[in-house]
Amino acid sequence: MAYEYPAEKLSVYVSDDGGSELTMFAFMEAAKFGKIWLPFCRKNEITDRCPHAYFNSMHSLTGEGEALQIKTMYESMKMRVEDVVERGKISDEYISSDEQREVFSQYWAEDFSRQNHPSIIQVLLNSKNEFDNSGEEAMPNLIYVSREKSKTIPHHFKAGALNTLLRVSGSMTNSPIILTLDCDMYSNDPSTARKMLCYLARKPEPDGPNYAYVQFPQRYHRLNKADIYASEHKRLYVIDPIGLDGLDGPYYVGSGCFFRRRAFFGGPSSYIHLEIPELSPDHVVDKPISGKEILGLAHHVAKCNYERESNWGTKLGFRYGSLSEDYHTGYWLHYEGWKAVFCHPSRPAFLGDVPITLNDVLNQMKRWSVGLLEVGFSKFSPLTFGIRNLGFLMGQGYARYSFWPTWAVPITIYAFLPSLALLQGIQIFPKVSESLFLVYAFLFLGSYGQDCLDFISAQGTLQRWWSDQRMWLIRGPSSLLFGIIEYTSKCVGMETRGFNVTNKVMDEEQSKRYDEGIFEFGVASPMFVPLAMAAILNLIAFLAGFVYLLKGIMKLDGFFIQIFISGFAVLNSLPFYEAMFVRRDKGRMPTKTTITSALFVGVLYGITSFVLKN
Ligand SMILES: O=c1ccn([C@@H]2O[C@H](COP(=O)(O)OP(=O)(O)O[C@H]3O[C@H](CO)[C@@H](O)[C@H](O)[C@H]3O)[C@@H](O)[C@H]2O)c(=O)[nH]1
Ligand SMILES: [Mn+2]
Repeated sequence: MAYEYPAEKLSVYVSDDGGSELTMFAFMEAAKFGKIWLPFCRKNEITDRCPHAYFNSMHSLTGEGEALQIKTMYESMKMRVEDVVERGKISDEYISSDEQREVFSQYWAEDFSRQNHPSIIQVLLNSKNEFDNSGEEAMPNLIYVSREKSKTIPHHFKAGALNTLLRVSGSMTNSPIILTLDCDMYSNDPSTARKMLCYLARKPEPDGPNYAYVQFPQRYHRLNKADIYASEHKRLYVIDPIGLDGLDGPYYVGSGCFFRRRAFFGGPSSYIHLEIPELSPDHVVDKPISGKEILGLAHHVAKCNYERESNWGTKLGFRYGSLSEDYHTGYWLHYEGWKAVFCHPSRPAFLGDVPITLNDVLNQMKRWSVGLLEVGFSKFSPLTFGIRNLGFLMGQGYARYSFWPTWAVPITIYAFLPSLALLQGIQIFPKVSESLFLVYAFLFLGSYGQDCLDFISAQGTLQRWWSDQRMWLIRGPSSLLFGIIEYTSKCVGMETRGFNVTNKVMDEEQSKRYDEGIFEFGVASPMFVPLAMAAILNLIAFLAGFVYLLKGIMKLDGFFIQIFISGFAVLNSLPFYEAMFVRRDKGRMPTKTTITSALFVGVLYGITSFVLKN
């Protein structure tokens, strides 16, 4: 809302798939506070326009008196919202008018549930008749939307929510440019909208490129120093998009992306006509947004059976069929002939939160894996259909990610096979004295060297690079492997969980440990088992290898690579040993998981011995 942009041309739509009156209450409060905050930002040319960020940073508050006064208002608003959330209901004292009371009782009736409720569309600020406290500038439109839900009709998770927003915003304001922003991100630079216009305001072909979207990288605040879970995703969000920018443009990564509305309705030269002409991208809305007619249409298009037997999700809007709806949608837009562009200003345009426990991180990555495989193994696989239609390089660019989960196979093999063989005294790699050894050494040093160089030259630190390569190894036998399993069970018709929303609740103790750079296990996640197994097995193999060498049972010449791999695994598993054997805090590895893993290692060893003997 606080963008440096004509306010009467801005409309903010909040999509609440949780359908919570607490969320609506919070936005009502935000709307009130906005009337004070927006003119304050404008007058003082503030760049940190997220009040939370502004008041938390060390700014010497400009215009002291006023800033302090606003800070107090902000704090009291925050307190009201937190209090309401804590109690789980809006107490009477916080309701400021009968009108407000009516809104709540109108929508949240007795039989209201998250999975089953009518659509809610509430104009919280109307640009036409609401001004900020200075009385000079209009406020942007602020509209709360919670689409209709029914237990029997599939809602397509985030993609479904976005398509509802596309239609609702289309029927109410229909602006030609749309920003999608996740609920865990905020705008960090008021000039972003104008930067984006440098691209989207250009004339389309033949005068300029047909840009469907401008993608800003996802960047995060509050990462710990070493970024232990490699949540920065430097390769995905920064390094690769720069490369793709030299071709047809970056992937869409779900948040911080400005779209041309027109791009959701067919390719640049193949416009798809809509069932309701009012929704078409060139329609100009000239009726009041709080009027019966407009609201009626908005409610109509937010219905859960509205999309039945329509092109929504296949040819129109955000695409269904993949849990990575972002990647999937970008892929289709590129296929239709649209281009995209990457914009990476040094001041982050948006900042987001990262998951702070290993389980959350691995679950998020597992969902991505399932989503990517859904595209990779579809009829429209980037490897075949993609390369044919997008060209060799763009097709490869997309294939690289859709098949990314298959890294699970080599990584898992490397996690177990060399150490199991070592324990059995079986040599599986060339000797150091053989010339083939040089190939192995070259490949290892070469790929690790290049990876490190890429990372550092994208303003990374050595410490974060180490975390990044460690997470790459950790993901293999956990997220990616479980992702493959979940995808396979989905293919054979087994029920899966769908879009498991990333945890947004911050536990104080967990936050503290995260800030100190300590891994958070805590829960008995099945994904920890293969990881703990690999950690235990490699430690045993590494120690056994040394003993064998000292006793002369083995020669270093033949077993160097295997001992090296075990040692490398041990080095990468240090946080696991600590969590299993040393730590006593709540974030340690649950004893149950440690014991299970140790037992499995025993079984694995037993099986290999048995197979080899026979
Ligand atoms: O049924 C749903 C599920 C999710 N969301 C929204 O989707 C967004 C992303 O969800 P989150 O749980 O934060 O997922 P992340 O794993 O953090 O999201 C990453 O991965 C997603 C694809 O899996 C992308 O869409 C996101 O932009 C990207 O940040 C949030 O704003 C949610 O409110 C819905 O509206 N409805
Ligand atoms: Mn998120």
